[in-house]
Amino acid sequence: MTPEENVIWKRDAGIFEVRDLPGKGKGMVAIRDIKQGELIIRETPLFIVPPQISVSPTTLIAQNLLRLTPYQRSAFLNLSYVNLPPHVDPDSGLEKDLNEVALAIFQTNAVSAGEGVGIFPRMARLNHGCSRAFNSVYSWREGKDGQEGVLVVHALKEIKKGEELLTTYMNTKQPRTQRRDYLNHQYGFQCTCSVCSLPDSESQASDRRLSTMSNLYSRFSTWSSGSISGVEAVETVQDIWDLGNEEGYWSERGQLASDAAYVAAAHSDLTATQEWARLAVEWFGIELGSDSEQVRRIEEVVNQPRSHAAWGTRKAEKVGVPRRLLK
Ligand SMILES: C[S@@+](CC[C@H](N)C(=O)[O-])C[C@H]1O[C@@H](n2cnc3c(N)ncnc32)[C@H](O)[C@@H]1O
Repeated sequence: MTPEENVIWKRDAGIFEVRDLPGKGKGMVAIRDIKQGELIIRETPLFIVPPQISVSPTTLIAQNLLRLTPYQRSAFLNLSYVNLPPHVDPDSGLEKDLNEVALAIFQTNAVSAGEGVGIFPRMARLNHGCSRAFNSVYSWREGKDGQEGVLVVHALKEIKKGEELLTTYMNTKQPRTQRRDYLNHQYGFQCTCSVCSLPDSESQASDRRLSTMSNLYSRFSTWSSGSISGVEAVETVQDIWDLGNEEGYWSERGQLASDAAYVAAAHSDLTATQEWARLAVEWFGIELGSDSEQVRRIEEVVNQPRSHAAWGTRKAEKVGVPRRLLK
């Protein structure tokens, strides 16, 4: 372990532990209460695979492994995998089989990192939860001035000591059967998270909320072509927000509030632009970190709403502030 890896390991060791969890392989468990918005992991990639590659995926992963230190290589090879082709024997010791195992590890654990997909062996121990069950969110920060990019994981919700840290592997605003099919096919497990385990009637109610949220997102997107007014667009955002409260689905709220601020700015509604931007600062801060680029940019809108790139690009309209301010 390098000195930097040692420092990181010690920091994590105060927040969570990687444990064997029944039916899930390993997973991450909080060893103290974690506050909403707290940074849980900050991790540079072992390697990133770009979107376009010129050799086979197996060769590319094998080449990347050769560049790692022995500690990093064993961190990679310790990760779990699913969907190994049936003709491959992981214990044969043959290079061709080991390369196939390495590819399966990559496919089971890689997450998006800018334009590519990368391997982050500490965050790779995060298991999946749907809708209200996931409490941790990862995001990629591009490196600046020649610095390497970094993946950060923040607590979306307060996490109590002893609770499992869960992220989400997919867009979970889909019905239970579709979520289960995808997770089974892609990640080889039957999801039994707290949402997937709901009794049928409650599960159906949750599915209805999630698909309504999805439909509302589609409706909101029609504002850009002028199909709905600014007021209707912002009301749609508010409806998504309220359904999210009912469902316990809090992810993507920074972007949602920032999109409402965009609509408000386009219609020259100063107060609404500022208030939606304030809400975006709050939720980008929770999900992506108060030191994120997204927070920095939307803070500028709070301070100078008229400087928004969309300012005044549509006919003036009072679109409405977040409903929480009206109570
Ligand atoms: C990125 S890894 C997560 C860490 C993994 N559990 C381990 O032992 O290293 C993804 C794999 O974890 C398992 N997994 C993730 N979420 C799960 C869940 N909610 N229930 C059961 N297994 C899960 C599946 O085998 C999946 O292919």
